[in-house]
Amino acid sequence: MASLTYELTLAGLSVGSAAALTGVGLIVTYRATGVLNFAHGALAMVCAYALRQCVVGWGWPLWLGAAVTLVVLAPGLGVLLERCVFRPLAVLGGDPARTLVASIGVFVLLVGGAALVWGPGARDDAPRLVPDEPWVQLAVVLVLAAGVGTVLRPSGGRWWTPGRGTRFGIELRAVVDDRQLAVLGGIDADRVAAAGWAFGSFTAGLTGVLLAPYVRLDPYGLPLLVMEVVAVAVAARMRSLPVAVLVALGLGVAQSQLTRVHLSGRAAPLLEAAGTNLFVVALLVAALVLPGVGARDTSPRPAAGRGPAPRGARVAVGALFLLPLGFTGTDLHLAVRVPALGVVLLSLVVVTGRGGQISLGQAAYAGLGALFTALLAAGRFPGLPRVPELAALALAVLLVAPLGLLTGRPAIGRRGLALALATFAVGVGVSRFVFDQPYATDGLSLGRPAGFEGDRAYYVLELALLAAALLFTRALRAGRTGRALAALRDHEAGAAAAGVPVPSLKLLAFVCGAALAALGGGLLGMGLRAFDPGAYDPVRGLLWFAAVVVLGADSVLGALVAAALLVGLDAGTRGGVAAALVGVLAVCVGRFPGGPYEALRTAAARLRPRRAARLTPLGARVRARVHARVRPPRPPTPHRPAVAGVTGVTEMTAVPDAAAPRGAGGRARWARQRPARRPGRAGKPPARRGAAARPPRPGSAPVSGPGPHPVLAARGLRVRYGGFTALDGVGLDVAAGRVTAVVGPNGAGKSTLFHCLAGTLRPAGGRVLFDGWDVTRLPAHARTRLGIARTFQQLAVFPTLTVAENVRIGAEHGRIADPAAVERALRLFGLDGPVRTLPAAGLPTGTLRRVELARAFAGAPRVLLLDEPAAGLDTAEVAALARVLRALAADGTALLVVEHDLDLVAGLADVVHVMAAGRVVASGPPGGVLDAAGAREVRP
Ligand SMILES: Nc1ncnc2c1ncn2[C@@H]1O[C@H](COP(=O)(O)OP(=O)(O)OP(=O)(O)O)[C@@H](O)[C@H]1O
Repeated sequence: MASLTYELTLAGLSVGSAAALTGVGLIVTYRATGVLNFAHGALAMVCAYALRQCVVGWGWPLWLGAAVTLVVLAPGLGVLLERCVFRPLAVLGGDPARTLVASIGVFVLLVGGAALVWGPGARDDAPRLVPDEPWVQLAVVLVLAAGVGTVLRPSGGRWWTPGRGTRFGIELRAVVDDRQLAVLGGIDADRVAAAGWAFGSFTAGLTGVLLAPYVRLDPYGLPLLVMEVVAVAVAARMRSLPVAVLVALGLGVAQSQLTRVHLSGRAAPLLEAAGTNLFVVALLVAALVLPGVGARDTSPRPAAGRGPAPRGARVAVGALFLLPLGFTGTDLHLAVRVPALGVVLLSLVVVTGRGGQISLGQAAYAGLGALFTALLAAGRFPGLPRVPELAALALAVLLVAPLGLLTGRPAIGRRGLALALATFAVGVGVSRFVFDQPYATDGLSLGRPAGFEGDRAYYVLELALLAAALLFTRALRAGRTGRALAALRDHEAGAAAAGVPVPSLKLLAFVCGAALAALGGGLLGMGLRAFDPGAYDPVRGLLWFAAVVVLGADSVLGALVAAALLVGLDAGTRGGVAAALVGVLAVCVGRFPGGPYEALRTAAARLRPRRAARLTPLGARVRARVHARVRPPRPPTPHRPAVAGVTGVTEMTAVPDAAAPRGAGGRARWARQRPARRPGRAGKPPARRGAAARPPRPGSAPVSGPGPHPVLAARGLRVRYGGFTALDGVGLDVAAGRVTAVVGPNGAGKSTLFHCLAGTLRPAGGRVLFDGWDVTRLPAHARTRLGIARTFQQLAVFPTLTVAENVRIGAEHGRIADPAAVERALRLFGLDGPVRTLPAAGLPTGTLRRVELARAFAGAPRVLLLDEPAAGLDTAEVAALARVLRALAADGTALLVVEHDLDLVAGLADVVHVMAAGRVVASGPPGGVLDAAGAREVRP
């Protein structure tokens, strides 16, 4: 027994060492470049194949093959990736979403390339580099971790003794924190990043050549095996090398020891599977339970195509899908996979393209759809009788849809890298604990529905279901829900501020995505007439995600083309071509973020002026006449009555609208009204579709006192960031019909206070009261629906939506859902000209500030919170802004303005609060307070 324990411990240390190496490599790359390298496992696989090729294929001595693989190839691949893929992205600003897609692209490219070069089959003759005992591997891991830890440490002693650290460690920290600033400071950021990539790749290569002899070497299995141990790096918070090494060794030994545990009872197979897949259990815990990694990912959304595809393309794709009806034999048999895969990829269009949520686990839902269909049709689904195939498919879709919460729930609190990891973990978990287990899939067969057994009939059925899926996707992309999803994708915080219920919308996207994936998976299974677990493994999930993103994540047509490409290329060429092609496109995706149609459109737009320049003078005159006939110039816009809710026009100031074409009536009128004060509006808030009539927290007591109480109030707010107190008992009132301003030097706590009031930050102490009701725990979107609207210091508009759609989102989700509010808001802010139909992307800052204000105004807020509204505006725009804000206040809206422009504050505010070091140090009318506090001191 003792000897068995010893043997198992040694085996566990071997596995743990390889896992520790992976952890060290992932952490080093992450710390050097800010990228969680999804391609780490694929690099390991390529190096393992390369060593085998040198030694087994070409007969080189082992030492020479190892030297070439580990000293030349592995670091060389790292440097190549840095130079060709990740450096251009870093120079463009290092958008985490693009970087993530690129690293998945590299994974897919290497996997496809390896399948192409060495064939998809598994090899069991990988050369053994070190003896079976784990001591050499362990020593290598410990020496590497210690060496790297010393080099990477930004300070040689404790963190508070700067200057004693290695120069490289300090440079590394600087590059990761802010690449551009580091470059300005004289640091060679490219060299630092290249060194990080070279070392990360070296560890990947070492992991691959050490692991390959113990597992089957194949292009799909080995990369996945390596990526399963990413939990080690996540548990170490992508920082601590000792923690990563200890966790890896501990898991390795525990997993090894658990192989001899045999249980009995119904849950025994699952528990035994968990014991032998401890790294996957750790991955699930690390990705779903521990706080998410990748805090720098602020706006991580995959690239989305904009606008519909050209009509010709739609017709061509329609014809492409009808073409197989004329096929026969194996061609038709192969073609039945295309519509099924098309439905699966449509699920990614819903989740990723429209909802902006990264989902690497769609293969799991597709597989569950196929598995449940098979179990139901075979009468093996627990508690349910046998049902016919078509009913089984429908039932499977209904059963899998709620399982979308497996990834939807984590998506509520996670974004970017953390969400990618969570969805990847779910995909791996379902694959390992369900698809790969005999208890779920043993002896399972899957037939086609009665009447659709033949390939042609089945293809027709698939086309009908694909059409239904297209209609469903279209319904989700249109109307109120479609706009809300687009807003969520474009700017999550902005969507919440506009009142969009972000958490439930995310759940909806994942549930609908799971249902569609299950439908497609079930169809795939019926098409193959079998449940094939390999058809739904997590590598497919990565491939499908990359394919949809590169062909325009929000493009239905892109998804259909991707399905045809993936099936067609794999059938017509050597295995791996489709993956390699998708990989190449994915690593380039950062260069054309809007998708292929956007790239084509941009190219066409570039060509257009040249064609115009070639017109003869006569041609130009003819064209001008035709244009004049088709589109006569609009007469100057007459003076319009005041907007409803803002009365008494007394002033009209025209500010040129930078986005509107000259002479086309596109002159902004956003500051023309100076309405008279409307009395008697400071009472109860009008109910928002019955919601506001209900207090947010029925149990909380209203704060009431003598005299008119403020609409919004802060009471003793306290916020701490770690050991630093950002707010220390701050209290203030925001009253109806008044402009309340908060000023103070940088770091005074103004933004923190603003976030507490808006609901994007929960204070550690104190309360936020709305109309006397405690709303401290209410999320941002719920506050907006009560009537607390906000704008952002950094613009938060939805770039893929038009100006009018941006404003409509505010009207649809605000305090009062009033369709007429859109036109009112557009008119008030001078956006009712041609600019209303333009996408917000690319409009000037001044126009976008108006869009944001109009969106907030369209929801009929009772309180408007404005975070540095004058930032980026010119003098005329600031003056116009001041007039509009005064008009809104005069109409009874309570305004809180956090602003650095003291001239604006002096001319606008009724009450000014001066903050310093997390406290309100002075309050009163602007003149007195600003003079007393010293305008120079509060000016940044
Ligand atoms: N997420 C955070 N983690 C740690 N410290 C933070 C965080 N956010 C803000 N701080 C710190 O809290 C303090 C108050 O920050 P805040 O942004 O509220 O100040 P501010 O008055 O709005 O400054 P500015 O005018 O520059 O925006 C600052 O010292 C800032 O460095």
